[in-house]
Amino acid sequence: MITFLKMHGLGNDFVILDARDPDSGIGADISVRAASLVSDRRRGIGCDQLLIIRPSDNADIFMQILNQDGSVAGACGNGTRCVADYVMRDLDVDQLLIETKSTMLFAERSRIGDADLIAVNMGAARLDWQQVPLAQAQDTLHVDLGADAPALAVCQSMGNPHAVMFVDDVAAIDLDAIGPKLEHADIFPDRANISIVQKLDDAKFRMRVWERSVGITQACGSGACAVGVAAHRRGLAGRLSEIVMDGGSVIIEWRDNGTAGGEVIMTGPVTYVGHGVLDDAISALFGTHHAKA
Ligand SMILES: N[C@H](CCC[C@H](N)C(=O)O)C(=O)O
Repeated sequence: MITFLKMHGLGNDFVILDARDPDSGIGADISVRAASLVSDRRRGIGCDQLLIIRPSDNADIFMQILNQDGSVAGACGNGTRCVADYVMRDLDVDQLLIETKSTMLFAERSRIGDADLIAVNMGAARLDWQQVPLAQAQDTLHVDLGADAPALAVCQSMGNPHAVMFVDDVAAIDLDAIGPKLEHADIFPDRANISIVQKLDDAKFRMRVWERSVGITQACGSGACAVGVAAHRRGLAGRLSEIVMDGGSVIIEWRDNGTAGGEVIMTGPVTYVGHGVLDDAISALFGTHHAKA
């Protein structure tokens, strides 16, 4: 029987499976079928992403990120905060090194006012067209996504691809309509997460997001990182911004550490919802399941 934990970061929600114990019943490879079933909001537990915690030789843990459709993602900011809080409590530590398929992340406890938060160093912003990736060489600061785009996009990767468009009024944009078209634009060989952003003041932005493989989510941590980076790249903000999403705000700091991509620190809350046990039939989809004796 596989146990699961349900958490969210500003309404971006996750099913978390802990595969650190060799007897967890969770195999090395997670099938699209297993991930999409657990993520299904009617036939499964329901989540935007499925996060698997595994042992790592290079960090405290390895975190595997699977979107609702079973596709693998290279970054998940809100999910990283949730997994970090869970594992730090488990290990009784206040800092954690997390390896993902694209990056090494550093998480630690933080506070703003009386709010207990998690700060994650999400690593460098990758600014070059091949890093996003884009299909051909071009300036990633002004990318034309075609007639469906409300503005030229700022494209960068946080370990996953992000396109950010600055508009006068996010409420006036039909993200449900343009999101899937832009996610699948030919310029994105790996598709992309799509954010529309309205500047509220010199250090505050309102963002809405169409997530790759998921659709509109209430928040996207790596997307908020991309927005903080894009705002500074376009000269719209300094290096510290509050990003206000449908589900709430995170603080993004794009630190200059002497490298082109710097390092992006995302600080925000986590919420525990509950935990439970997957039915045997679903558990069996996760590989090395020990049949009942
Ligand atoms: N849909 C994203 C992964 C999850 C990102 C989001 N949940 C976050 O908090 O960063 C992608 O395919 O790149």
